[in-house]
Amino acid sequence: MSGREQAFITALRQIAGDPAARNLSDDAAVLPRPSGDLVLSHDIIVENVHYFPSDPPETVAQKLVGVNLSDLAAKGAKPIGALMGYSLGPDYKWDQAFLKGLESVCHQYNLPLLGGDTVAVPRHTGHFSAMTVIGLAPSCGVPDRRAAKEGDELWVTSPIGDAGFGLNLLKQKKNINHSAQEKLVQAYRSPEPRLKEGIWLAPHVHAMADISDGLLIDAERIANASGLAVRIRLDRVPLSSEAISCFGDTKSTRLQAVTAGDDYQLIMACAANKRQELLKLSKEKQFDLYRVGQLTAGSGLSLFYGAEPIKQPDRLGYLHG
Ligand SMILES: Nc1ncnc2c1ncn2[C@@H]1O[C@H](COP(=O)(O)OP(=O)(O)OP(=O)(O)O)[C@@H](O)[C@H]1O
Ligand SMILES: Cc1ncc(C[n+]2csc(CCOP(=O)(O)O)c2C)c(N)n1
Ligand SMILES: [Mg+2]
Repeated sequence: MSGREQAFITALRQIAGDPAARNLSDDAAVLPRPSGDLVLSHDIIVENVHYFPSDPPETVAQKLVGVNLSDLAAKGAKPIGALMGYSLGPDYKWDQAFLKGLESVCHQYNLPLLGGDTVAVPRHTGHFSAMTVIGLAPSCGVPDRRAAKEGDELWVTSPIGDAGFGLNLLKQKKNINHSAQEKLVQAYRSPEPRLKEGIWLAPHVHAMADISDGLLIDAERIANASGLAVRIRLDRVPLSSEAISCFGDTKSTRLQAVTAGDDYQLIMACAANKRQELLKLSKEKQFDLYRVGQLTAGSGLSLFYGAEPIKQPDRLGYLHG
């Protein structure tokens, strides 16, 4: 988050005083209801900020739904509906292809589209779309980013960095002609929210979030929100075989992977005595879970490669503005 974005959200906190807003410090709001709490989140995506005008419109729809559902995944919530905001551009065909992608992704996640709003924008305004998603809270309670405890271990779902590497390939305007490159570009264009994993993990975690801006920055946010420090082991971060085959496994590729963002993996803080339980869960449910760090007393982030301390990168993640 840039200084300006940070200052704006700090100012919003004066307005968003309802406890359901969780002090605007979590991925989503949690609205208590007698029939079961609701989890609500909203994300906007903008051309040239979140995707390229040259990205297939079907994948822009997948990204819109994917990034929004990812916030529900991070709260262990089950999606029950969505509202969409849409900017109608000059290109009718683009809008038709977007709709095709939207229909397919809503079907994939069994997500009812309940309404929204459409505006025609002037020709040179960039395309954007927005979504509000509504989910049913897990019965164990909704994990909060502010609830990590001293001594907790930090875990992530896998892989980390693929989308950032895919973005790099597209920025370099390389021909994407290799299946490993295609997989990285696909991770960038069509993030897959970790909904099932979020539901399985919610009862076992103290705190959970999704990784949208970058592993380091999102880990630091959990630590800050919980009044703790965080230590991260760069060598333990899970890179995909495709990322390694395209970019190699060096400290510098690992630093890129943990600062690029767009991962939409889950990051969680869990009691150290839950380690075996988590490993058993990931084995039973067949998903990958990696222990990448620890929360300790104090504040701030420290980075290690094995036992060797690593200098913090200038940028811990993606910043707007
Ligand atoms: N315009 C806004 N009005 C009200 N609340 C906002 C606004 N922008 C951000 N927030 C709130 O501020 C907090 C931080 O926003 P941010 O966009 O960083 O959310 P996030 O879910 O952590 O990240 P991401 O958008 O990458 O999923 C969230 O609680 C969000 O709901
Ligand atoms: C064309 C292009 N350039 C850069 C990026 C990288 N990027 C943009 S926003 C963001 C964080 C999540 O967004 P938010 O914080 O708004 O939820 C990241 C990692 C991209 N995806 N596309
Ligand atoms: Mg989020």
